[in-house]
Amino acid sequence: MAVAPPHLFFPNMPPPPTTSPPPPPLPQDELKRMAAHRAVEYVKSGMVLGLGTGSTAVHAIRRIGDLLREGELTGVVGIPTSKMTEEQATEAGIPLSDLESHPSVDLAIDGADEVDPQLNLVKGRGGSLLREKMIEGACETFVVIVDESKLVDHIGGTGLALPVEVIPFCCNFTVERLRELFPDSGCRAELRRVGEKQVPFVTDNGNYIVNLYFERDFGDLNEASDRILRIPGVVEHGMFLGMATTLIVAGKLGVTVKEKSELAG
Ligand SMILES: O=C[C@H](O)[C@H](O)[C@H](O)COP(=O)(O)O
Repeated sequence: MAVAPPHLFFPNMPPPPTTSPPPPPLPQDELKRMAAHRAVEYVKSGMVLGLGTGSTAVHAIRRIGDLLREGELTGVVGIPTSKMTEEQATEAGIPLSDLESHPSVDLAIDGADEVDPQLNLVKGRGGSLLREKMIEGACETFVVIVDESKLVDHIGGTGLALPVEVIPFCCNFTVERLRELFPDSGCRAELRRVGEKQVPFVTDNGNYIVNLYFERDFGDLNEASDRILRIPGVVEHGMFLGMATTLIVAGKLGVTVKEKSELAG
């Protein structure tokens, strides 16, 4: 698994010291909570917020709920990126809306499955990529929160799934078309199945997910994106290219913030 050490992501960060004993590792969920709480510092009263999906984003939702209850935040409206997030945000007491009532979103906070050094992302291993991309594509500031296990030197670098949402109609035909797209990258395409009966996973939008696995780097990300999206039957894919404005990483050395504006070139 090609996980990039944090000091390669953040050139000003010194490499971990070699002489002192390493601190005991924090549980992964605690790292997720730390990143999420740091992100909530970006939230101001009156904002329209994109609320992300997953085990990291839920910490931000709970924190926003706590601040609303304590009166530290007021007038915030949340736009959930999945049905699960809608339930969690309702439970946290966050007033909800949608993109039709609030077409411009001030700030979105969400987790990711992979983050490369240019802040390109893979998302959607939980199946929520389409609503996430719609809402996070409409926001001014998109803060991505991860523990350091999500850092990769190139997209696809974990060897885990790049999810693609497809319509159910003749989905095996679409799976084949996707598999044939990347003949030089050792691409495997599989319809995501769940449960004992191994039925297709159904997204909040009534679609299916095809997981793409790559043995080798598939090259230019924008070109790969265009090729995937040109297949009829594909709705959207889980590469979020150039969308993140801020990355917050929690790891053994603490919480680090990287802004898109700091990227070279
Ligand atoms: O569909 C799921 C979303 O894209 C999640 O944001 C992503 O999978 C990261 O989830 P987690 O924070 O649970 O690792």
